[in-house]
Amino acid sequence: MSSKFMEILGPNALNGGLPIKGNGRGGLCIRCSVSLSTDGSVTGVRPWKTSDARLVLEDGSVWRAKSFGASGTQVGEVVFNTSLTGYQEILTDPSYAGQFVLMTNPHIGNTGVNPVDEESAQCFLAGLVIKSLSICTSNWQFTETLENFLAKRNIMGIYDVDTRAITCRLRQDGSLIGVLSTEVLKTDEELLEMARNWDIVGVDLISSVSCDAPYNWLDKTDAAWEFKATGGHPESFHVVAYDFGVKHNILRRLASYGCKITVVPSKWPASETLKMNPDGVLFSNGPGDPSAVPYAVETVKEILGKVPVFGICMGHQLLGQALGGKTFKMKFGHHGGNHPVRDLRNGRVDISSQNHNYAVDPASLPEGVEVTHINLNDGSCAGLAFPAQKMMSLQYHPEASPGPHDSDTVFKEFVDMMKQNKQAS
Ligand SMILES: NC(=O)CC[C@H](N)C(=O)O
Repeated sequence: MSSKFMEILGPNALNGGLPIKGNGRGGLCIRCSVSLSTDGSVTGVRPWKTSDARLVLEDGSVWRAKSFGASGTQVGEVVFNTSLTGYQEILTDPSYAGQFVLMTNPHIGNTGVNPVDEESAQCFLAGLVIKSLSICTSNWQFTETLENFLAKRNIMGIYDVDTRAITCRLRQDGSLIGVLSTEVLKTDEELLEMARNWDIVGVDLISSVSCDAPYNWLDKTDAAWEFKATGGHPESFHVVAYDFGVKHNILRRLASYGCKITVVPSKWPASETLKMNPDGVLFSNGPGDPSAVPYAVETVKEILGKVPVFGICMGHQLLGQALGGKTFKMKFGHHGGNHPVRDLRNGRVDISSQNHNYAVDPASLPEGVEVTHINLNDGSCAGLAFPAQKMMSLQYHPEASPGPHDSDTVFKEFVDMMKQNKQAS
């Protein structure tokens, strides 16, 4: 970006003519490393980047792109996410372990990253695939550019690739394994072989994203962001939360609804959980194939029926299996912040946040288990209840982050279930 250009368009040219807002740090043109001080002066320039990365899919297609973040070679399953916002929450959602997330929204990076939108302390995904990496980062709470964030966390990203064409292919053929590489010495054939020799099915991914030891979770949703009066909580319920890759906002929402939470690792014995005498148990979201973690299904089986339980996403799938049902891999899954689901008990439709590739087959479930929610895009099972076993579960993300808050009331349903159970015992 020449200073002449800056003169013609003025100091805010890189920000679409808008003032560069916020924290007095000025702005950053992350693609060409032009940085703007608060008075708009240019402090550094480098040439526009040319393609230096390849994404090779298992179907043999090769997609040339420009890299950002980390460099190297990485294999993973490519999934597309239709959320318009919330890329930082998506990048830090442990359920994306082993996957490349392709954002269908073409413009990513404009708000940078900040310390408060993290859904976990690490990034576990294989990489990020986007169309356009925002030229400017400008947000009132940003502390870092997306590019620096990914580089520091050793996560590869690519931009200037035809994300629409890749999405069409995934919709047609289903999720595909891909290899992303910036290494020029690796041939397309080598990368293709790598993609074809790798699989995500049958792999236990939850044990590598879970915590190592139990801990207490105290944080509630920050008052400035509390969108729902969760009511006073004269009573407080103790919830043991199994961390299969838990998103922090699940824990924040439970804390906001007055729960005291003990987070435990994925392999924490059911007997130890029951010794804690909890009012309820949460089985969290988590990455990968629910059929690859029989030990977790056993844990769920041992707890089911003894205390009220709530499963979210992976937790829902494990409950489905613990009840004797089957899970299956969907063609390309659901990933986005705009999926309509219907609560079959009252007809209410919520717009929901979703991230899953597997689903429970309702036909495989025993009598007494009620399908409470369906995904209106494809009719798949989106929620279950089995009152006799004090169980409820959702295939999607009521905690949002990112996504709509429509389904937040289910946290209250869980609290009410714990309350009723306590009163009855
Ligand atoms: N968000 C999640 O818990 C994902 C569940 C599961 N790993 C799937 O892909 O279906």
